[in-house]
Amino acid sequence: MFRHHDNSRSAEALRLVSVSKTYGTPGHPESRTTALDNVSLSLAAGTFTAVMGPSGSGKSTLLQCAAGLDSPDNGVVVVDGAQMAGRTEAQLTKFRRERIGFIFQQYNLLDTLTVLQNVTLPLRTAGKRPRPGHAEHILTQVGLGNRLDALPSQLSGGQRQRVAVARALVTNPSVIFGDEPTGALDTRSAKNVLELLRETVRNFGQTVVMVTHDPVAASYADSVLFLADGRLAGQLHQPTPSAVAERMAHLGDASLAATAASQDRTLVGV
Ligand SMILES: Nc1ncnc2c1ncn2[C@@H]1O[C@H](COP(=O)(O)OP(=O)(O)OP(=O)(O)O)[C@@H](O)[C@H]1O
Repeated sequence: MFRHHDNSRSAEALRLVSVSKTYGTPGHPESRTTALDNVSLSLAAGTFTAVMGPSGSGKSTLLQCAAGLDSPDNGVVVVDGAQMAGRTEAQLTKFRRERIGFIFQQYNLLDTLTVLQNVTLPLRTAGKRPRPGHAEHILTQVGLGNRLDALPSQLSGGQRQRVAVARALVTNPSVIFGDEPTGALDTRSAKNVLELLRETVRNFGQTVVMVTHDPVAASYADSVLFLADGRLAGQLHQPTPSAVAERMAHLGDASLAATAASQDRTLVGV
């Protein structure tokens, strides 16, 4: 099993209430960019959500704020029932280590560590002793049980990303965030990693939130959230690649976005 079902878990994995984030240099109003504008959403535990939108629409900022890597100017972020705000940097780090998993486009594995050492690293940095056989078991589940002692440089891109998925799973996090996790992979490896992510959600109740530019990748999710100009601009349930591509093509249509956003406020119930 990838993880044990944990009855202490909240039924809601992630909640954002009126989250806004503006970048800019103080005293230079012309430099202000509103990256997130009053975004509210609620994601149930055990769901797979894709986040899409044009370049600069706020996808990475949304992920960073939701994962506690950046703090919003306004609004509230709640992960697995716990608020991010009001924590010291040390408390936030501990919170991220214990509750949040990350998968990046460029894998972010340590080249000098073996596959197994990379996967147990988050436990070691948290000062925890890996449960005997646990990381090996997860690596077997992601299809790498026979590559435990390999170095990342000896693996394909798809295999490296599966190591990164195993590393994200090893702490049994409340939410795994992926920033373009299949962006650097060929079609076949991408399919493999996306199927793996979907399996962790379907079979083991993991919650996954993934930013992607690819409608095919997004179609593996249970639903897609669309962002435009820092605002939620729609949601698509049980997405197909063509339906996602169609919505993306019309994201610039302000009236459609406004209609979709008002529908979504009802859909997500916040
Ligand atoms: N650290 C920063 N300083 C200043 N502006 C920023 C910073 N980070 C993001 N922005 C701006 O905020 C807006 C949203 O950026 P963000 O990276 O969240 O978008 P994105 O949808 O992830 O884009 P992409 O698809 O190109 O990665 C953009 O206009 C961007 O230029």
